[in-house]
Amino acid sequence: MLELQNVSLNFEASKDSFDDGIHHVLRDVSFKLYENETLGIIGRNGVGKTTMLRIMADILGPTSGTVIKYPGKTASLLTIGLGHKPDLSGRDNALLSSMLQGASKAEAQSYLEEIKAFSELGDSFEEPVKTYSAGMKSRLGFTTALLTHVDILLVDEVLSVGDAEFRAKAEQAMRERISGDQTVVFVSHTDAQVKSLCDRVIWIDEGRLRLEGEPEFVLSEYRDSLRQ
Ligand SMILES: Nc1ncnc2c1ncn2[C@@H]1O[C@H](COP(=O)(O)OP(=O)(O)OP(=O)(O)O)[C@@H](O)[C@H]1O
Repeated sequence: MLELQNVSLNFEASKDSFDDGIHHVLRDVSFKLYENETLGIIGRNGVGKTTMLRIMADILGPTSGTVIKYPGKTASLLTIGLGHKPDLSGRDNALLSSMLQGASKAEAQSYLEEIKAFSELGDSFEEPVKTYSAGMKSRLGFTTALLTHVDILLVDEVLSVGDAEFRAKAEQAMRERISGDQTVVFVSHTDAQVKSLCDRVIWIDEGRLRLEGEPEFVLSEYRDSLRQ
């Protein structure tokens, strides 16, 4: 469905830091994402996992290498509060996000009542997002992405936020999507989630793909490396 071929990504940094002011975040990363699978991405803080999701979602372009997405396939990054317009209401933000994820206006409108109900935002759904708490923003962002149909759902640590009750409901909804025919890429630091949700895992280490394979195996190699 999606393929990264020799993808590298650099950020500019201050002159006296990193490699003469160039921060090499991803280095020559190649892998394929297959239809219907749930691919986990693991690795230490700051190694480039979110950056990889942003490349897959077309938010960032690689410095070199190629991203191949099958024609007509949509990908959406499910993260916290990304791209909300603060002056617009929750309803209008949900409409806009759904359309940005590829829904037609009529389709997006048909999702709104379900988004309002699932997010449990009540009357606040009609209020500007700038008045929302962090948890309310995350409910709106999660629900909109979850209930809008996309071919590839890119999930960034989203299950670890929100209050306990909403988290349980979000995790259950994610499980239902994953066990259906949804293709998912999932970044997580929680081994239990990776083991129970993912079909395959890649381990990113200092911007490189260190290991790829069956979740138990990749996780145990990763944990061993952290103990050394
Ligand atoms: N817009 C940016 N400009 C400059 N540097 C950035 C930018 N975005 C990310 N980085 C840097 O790229 C590196 C990788 O960041 P990224 O968010 O992909 O890491 P991560 O593996 O997702 O980390 P975590 O597990 O902590 O979420 C970090 O060192 C970060 O500081």
